[in-house]
Amino acid sequence: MAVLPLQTMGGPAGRRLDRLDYLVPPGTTLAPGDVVQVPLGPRTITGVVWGPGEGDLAAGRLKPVTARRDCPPVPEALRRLVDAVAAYTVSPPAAVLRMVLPVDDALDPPRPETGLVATGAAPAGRLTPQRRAVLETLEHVTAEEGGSPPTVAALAAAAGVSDGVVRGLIDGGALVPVDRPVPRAFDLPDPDLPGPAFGPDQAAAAAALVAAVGAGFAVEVLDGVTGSGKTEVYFEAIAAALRQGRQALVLVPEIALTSQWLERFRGRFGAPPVVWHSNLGQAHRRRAWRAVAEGTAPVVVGARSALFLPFPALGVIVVDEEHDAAFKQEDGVVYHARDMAVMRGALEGVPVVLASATPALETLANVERGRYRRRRLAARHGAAVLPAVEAIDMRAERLPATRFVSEPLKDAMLAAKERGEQSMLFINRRGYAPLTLCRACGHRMRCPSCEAWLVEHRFRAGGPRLVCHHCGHEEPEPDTCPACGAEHKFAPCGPGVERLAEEVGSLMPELRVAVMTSDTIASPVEAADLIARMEAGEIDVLIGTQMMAKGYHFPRLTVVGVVDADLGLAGGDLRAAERTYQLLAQVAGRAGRAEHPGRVLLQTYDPGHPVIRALIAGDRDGFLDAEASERRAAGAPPYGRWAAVVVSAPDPGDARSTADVFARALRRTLPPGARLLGPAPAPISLLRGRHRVRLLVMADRAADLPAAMARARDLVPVRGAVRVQIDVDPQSFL
Ligand SMILES: Nc1ncnc2c1ncn2[C@@H]1O[C@H](COP(=O)(O)OP(=O)(O)OP(=O)(O)O)[C@@H](O)[C@H]1O
Ligand SMILES: [Zn+2]
Repeated sequence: MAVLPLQTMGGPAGRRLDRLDYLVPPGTTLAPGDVVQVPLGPRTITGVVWGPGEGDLAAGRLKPVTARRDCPPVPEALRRLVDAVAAYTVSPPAAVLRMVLPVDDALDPPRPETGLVATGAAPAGRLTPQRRAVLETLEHVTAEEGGSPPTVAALAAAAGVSDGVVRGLIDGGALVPVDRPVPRAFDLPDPDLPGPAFGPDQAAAAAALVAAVGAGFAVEVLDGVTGSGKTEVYFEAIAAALRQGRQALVLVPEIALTSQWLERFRGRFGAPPVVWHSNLGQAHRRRAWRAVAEGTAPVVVGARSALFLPFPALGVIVVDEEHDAAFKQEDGVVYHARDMAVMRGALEGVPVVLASATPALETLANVERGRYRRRRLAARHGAAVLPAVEAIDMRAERLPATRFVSEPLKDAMLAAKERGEQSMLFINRRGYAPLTLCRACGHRMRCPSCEAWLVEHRFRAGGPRLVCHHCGHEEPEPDTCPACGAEHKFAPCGPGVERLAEEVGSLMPELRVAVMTSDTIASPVEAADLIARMEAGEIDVLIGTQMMAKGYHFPRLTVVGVVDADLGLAGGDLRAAERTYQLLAQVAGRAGRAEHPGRVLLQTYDPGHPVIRALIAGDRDGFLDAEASERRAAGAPPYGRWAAVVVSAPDPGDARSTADVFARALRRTLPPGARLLGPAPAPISLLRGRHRVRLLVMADRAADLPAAMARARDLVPVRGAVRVQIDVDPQSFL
């Protein structure tokens, strides 16, 4: 039998061996999809039976499979997806298979676990703050687990300490392990609970989606304005799948932030879905993976990695906010979860629903080509109307360089407060200021391992820090300039969320402010807490980055201020205009979603820009038509096909020379008519201590770029610390 192991092997002449042949031990039967342990060199590793032997090795030299793991087989459609994704992204199939089998523990049946209870005795040794935190958390965690004593790992995670601290308390006699019942099954969502009463558009779209479930592969684009009730509509497709005894998968861009979504799901189906993303505890992931494989997890909502879960009976895939760039995985296997979801839908023979108020140009081009069907929701649900969008011409506002909120925006926020309503200020910049400059000599603080400036974060617990937004490097802010020695001369330039919060606090002290960014929200629990305070009206102004832009529904939020509407438009990125339009339309879409009408104020220095004009006129389709014809004329995606190569190495010369060799190889393998740009230093030419060189291939839409890339890669020896990353359909050009 041929087995695809989780690790790739170097074969003869530097060739990569993906699958290896093994003997089936006598008395055993193995079928494709079975998860097995196989010997590989001195080790035993996990793999999946892929099919009949391929005859790479003489029969006499074959080794037998060591063991079969006791878990459901990887379904055929998913095995084909592994091969298809590997081919499309030019990645080793083993790397894709690792995303299918990410939790080794889940490949064996659950073992009875031990949980911890308190003995009541004081621990031997000192009661450190960490130990005290564990003991104080125990009762709470036990209650959260339905009275079941928590495991070491769960308790340690909840108390924010290492497992060792908990073990120390066991050794010290304060905690004692007891048997814990095998985790119970996930609750079953009930499709037959009453759904909401639909208006005519919603009803028509829901009927179309319901009809599609069970009728084979199709892509349904659910294109509805913000607040039109797309979620409720695709819930009906999920209900249809459940009624057919099938599973449903919902992919969302930012899983940590879906407390409202989960509530609505529970409201519709009476039970929560199974949540899947990479930051969940190991115990949850093990249980969830196994339940999906055994078919006892009917609905999964997850981040892009959920796409590779082993559903045996998938009925529908939904990609919510399908335009979102977060669906693109940029390292390891570089793939776009929306596109690969469509691939999986085709292989499974099930419909894929792509939902968005601002669908990607790629998606709309597929609608135009007749490959995807579109269902439109033109109006907001119920009596709600779309907000009025206005520009504030910042050239006329003449604000001092240290102020960022204009008078009209301030007045609108105060008026909202008067009416008992809320506002939101959006700026897509974390930290205090994007730039910190020495006023004596102009020196800027840069990251030691990236080609990037450091960003001041002023309100950190331990005092102000300078942070690199690329690699996470942090250092305290110096008192003296390292270049000229001047003391206390560093000055912030421009606004970040923290600085805005400070300004709002001093301009409008009567407003209660909260900040929502990835720095202030460390966990889903904190996000849910902030959302709950917003819903309860305990916050007047929510200030944040794109993290707060999508999906939220706050009935009392009526004013949205975009502090710097021009921010995303600079730079020549292929999608700069499209992205900015999408982001600002999503932010704007948070205003006036219930009975009170909303107002959106865009602060801009370029009110005539097509993106700003389209937002004001609410003319999405006009904007997209213009954008599409530009792209068509330039042969750019979605009308052409692009692929990028990033070569990186600690030594700039190594990166450059491998990139040169790769470019020569590509000239041999690319289809006629394809253009090759580069090698050239990447815009971020140094990242995490690695020098980066880029190549970009531009070809016809029909060109098979993955195949050309794969052939080129096979021609290029990659030595030492050099890394070559191939990116088909690149989203990022940095
Ligand atoms: N038919 C309905 N009856 C009652 N409430 C509804 C109905 N449809 C939608 N809603 C409610 O209207 C609000 C907006 O719906 P929803 O969030 O699904 O819109 P959306 O189209 O996903 O918006 P966005 O793109 O901005 O996220 C939600 O609170 C939802 O529960
Ligand atoms: Zn850095």
